[in-house]
Amino acid sequence: MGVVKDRRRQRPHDWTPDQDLLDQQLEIATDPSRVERMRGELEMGFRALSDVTNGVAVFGSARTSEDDLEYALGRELGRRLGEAGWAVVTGGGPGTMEAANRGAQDAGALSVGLTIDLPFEAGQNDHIDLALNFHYFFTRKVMFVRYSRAFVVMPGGFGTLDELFEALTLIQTRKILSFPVVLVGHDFWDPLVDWLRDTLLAGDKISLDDMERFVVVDTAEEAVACVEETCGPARAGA
Ligand SMILES: C/C(=C\CNc1ncnc2c1ncn2[C@@H]1O[C@H](COP(=O)(O)O)[C@@H](O)[C@H]1O)CO
Repeated sequence: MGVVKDRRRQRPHDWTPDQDLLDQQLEIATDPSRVERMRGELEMGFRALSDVTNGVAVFGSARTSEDDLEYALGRELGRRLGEAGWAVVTGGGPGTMEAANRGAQDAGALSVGLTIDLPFEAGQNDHIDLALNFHYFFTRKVMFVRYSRAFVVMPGGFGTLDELFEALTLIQTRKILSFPVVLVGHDFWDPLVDWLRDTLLAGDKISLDDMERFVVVDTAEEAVACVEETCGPARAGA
């Protein structure tokens, strides 16, 4: 049976290249070239980041404005991590990512941004020393986990929650070990923690151990202390 390939009729006005990959109705002949692209991104990331041995990833909202208290906290966090010898790794975008990168540069520490191609103009922030751009979210996620020794998670939306729950799943399934996940901001995170306990734990969807796979703090100082409690002090040579 033939497959309809008339893309003029099948592509909606907001079509994106990745839509083809997910749409089984469309031809799959271009998939091998995608594999090459995926491989290329992984190789590029492994090469460029191989000497980042003491990264800490900071996640948080792309929408935080510069005059927000959360921006100041993100910047302080980046600075304190940098002063303690950690390289700061973010998604390289605006908001809390920018704040953390900026704080790292304030401290003279290595500031890494793993940016992502998006269907709309998102913008790399101006406070990055080492910038890598990815087409695929999943190749970029490999880099966050491979080249960070801890995740510090500030308030955010879907993107931030995705990054948080990916880490928790990898820890739960023992794909990664001894990996601190620090949530910053009781006001923001406590309702989620309550839901995890009252709904997921109570409904036997997670175990009590899973509730101990993250900690919640309020300050940048506490966040750095939590990272170092598990990881020890940063190794030299960020
Ligand atoms: C939405 C806007 C810009 C998007 N630009 C991004 N650049 C880089 N990384 C991003 C971007 N958006 C999301 N991310 C990743 O997800 C997290 C933030 O997502 P959230 O939904 O805002 O919580 C962040 O940690 C990034 O890794 C302009 O407003």
